[in-house]
Amino acid sequence: MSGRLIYLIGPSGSGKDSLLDAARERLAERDCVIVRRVITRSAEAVGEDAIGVSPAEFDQQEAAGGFALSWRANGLAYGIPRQIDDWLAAGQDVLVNGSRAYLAQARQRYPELLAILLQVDEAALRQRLLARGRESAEQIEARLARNRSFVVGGASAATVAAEAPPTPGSTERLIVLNNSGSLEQTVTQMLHLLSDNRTCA
Ligand SMILES: Nc1ncnc2c1ncn2[C@@H]1O[C@H](COP(=O)(O)OP(=O)(O)OP(=O)(O)O)[C@@H](O)[C@H]1O
Ligand SMILES: O=P(O)(O)OC[C@H]1O[C@H](OP(=O)(O)O)[C@H](O)[C@@H]1O
Repeated sequence: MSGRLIYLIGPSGSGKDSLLDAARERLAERDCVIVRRVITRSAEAVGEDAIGVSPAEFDQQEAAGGFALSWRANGLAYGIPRQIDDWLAAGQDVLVNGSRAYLAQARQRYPELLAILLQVDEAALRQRLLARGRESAEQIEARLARNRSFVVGGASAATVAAEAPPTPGSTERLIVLNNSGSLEQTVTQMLHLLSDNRTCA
């Protein structure tokens, strides 16, 4: 039996990395793998435990078929190693920190993927990005502008959030998870919704 891909998306600063970090051990207990991304971000940059590569190295790995999924955003390139296909084939569920802009392509390759949209209002996003201190003020404004103009499935992210059923276990194609409260609350909600969708259960 093959595993399922869980594709976590949301605006920059919504807390995707924090959520994955906080849930890491509990997900491992459920035999759910969190993917380490390949990113053209310097290794010293604050943030997730990614594999930092130069743009040339990234292009080389991409051309050699090293990535199951890859995309460009925020002036960076992101790759999900091809190895996830082995894990999925072995029946393991796999969780990736994805891109909203790349959702349709990801679905083409993994039609059964479970998409989770992490949602936080703009004021909180700005405050969290500033507090994180990884990007300059200008880069932060660019990320907020990207979020404002964002479209998921023909509607703005905010519209999708309003329309999608708030309850865990939704059969909608995009499940919205709010991270305006404490991180621990969000971890608990995510674990419930994964169980309800019979993934990482
Ligand atoms: N529930 C929360 N309450 C308060 N602060 C939070 C919460 N979740 C995350 N944060 C903080 O918000 C900041 C942004 O979180 P994080 O880096 O995880 O976001 P992200 O979605 O992974 O962003 P990016 O896509 O840019 O990598 C971090 O400094 C983190 O500590
Ligand atoms: O805006 P969208 O397309 O959803 O996402 C673009 C990319 O930006 C963020 O990465 P980071 O902030 O550089 O870690 C996301 O994780 C994603 O990979």
